[in-house]
Amino acid sequence: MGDVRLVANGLDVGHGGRTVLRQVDLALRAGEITVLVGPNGCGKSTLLRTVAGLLPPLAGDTRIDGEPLRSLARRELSQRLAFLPQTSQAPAGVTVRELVRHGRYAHRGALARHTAEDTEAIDWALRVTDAAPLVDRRLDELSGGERQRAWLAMVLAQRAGVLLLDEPTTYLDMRHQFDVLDVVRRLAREHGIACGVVLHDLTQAAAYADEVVVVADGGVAATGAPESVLTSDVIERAFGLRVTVIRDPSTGYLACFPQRAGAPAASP
Ligand SMILES: Nc1ncnc2c1ncn2[C@@H]1O[C@H](COP(=O)(O)OP(=O)(O)OP(=O)(O)O)[C@@H](O)[C@H]1O
Repeated sequence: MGDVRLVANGLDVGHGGRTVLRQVDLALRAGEITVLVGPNGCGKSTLLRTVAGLLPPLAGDTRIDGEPLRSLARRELSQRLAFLPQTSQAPAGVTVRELVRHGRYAHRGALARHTAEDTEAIDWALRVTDAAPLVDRRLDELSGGERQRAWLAMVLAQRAGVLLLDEPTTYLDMRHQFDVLDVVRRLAREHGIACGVVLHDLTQAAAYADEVVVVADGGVAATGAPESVLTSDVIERAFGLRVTVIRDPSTGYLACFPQRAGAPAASP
């Protein structure tokens, strides 16, 4: 197991005093991918935004590399933690190059001259996200999937040790969904980044997660390796849907199929 980079203890999260999740414990480790799953509206984004320092916790605390999140200035936090929200807004007319350069502001400030290190980080982020051909395009004239890759390149250019991604596969076609998840896996395995990712697809969660956190009913319903957490009982309790979980014989990964009239039967 990698070193714990981000840890949350006894965290209560919510909005305007309304508690959404209680007593959440979460640990993101260097070199590992933690996938958060759970039904719509259960609080996954609220939790991610809280551990990213964008929402104040209602109770409990989060530490990054042992330091309380609340003690870190915004710029210091950005050097350690990069967060890609579910939806992001950029100023009208901004190009992909300008957007990705923005990821370096955490290190240099908006007015400082770019260094060779900045250029290297930007080129790398564009390359791994397959966004290099888009650099001169305006963000507002890209397809949803192209735009998503540009945003991902921006947060990667931050070169932070903790990466939080809220549904990064939204808008992407199947190939680009897996490309993004492969990038996340490489970031974890080759660069030691601690990744926390919200996904809706349980089969993708099973394939990419070192640890799965099931969020449901106002708290964490289960945490652990995909095989121990993604069981039909846990999934039925969390999502209210009976599924058959099988192991794909060709890949060895778990796959979930709904048991519902009209749903195709899972072949063992
Ligand atoms: N800005 C906000 N102000 C008040 N309540 C909010 C706000 N954002 C979310 N909520 C509420 O908090 C709860 C959790 O929402 P959240 O977006 O964290 O869920 P989620 O698990 O990420 O959902 P989804 O899978 O649909 O994206 C919901 O009841 C939602 O209506």
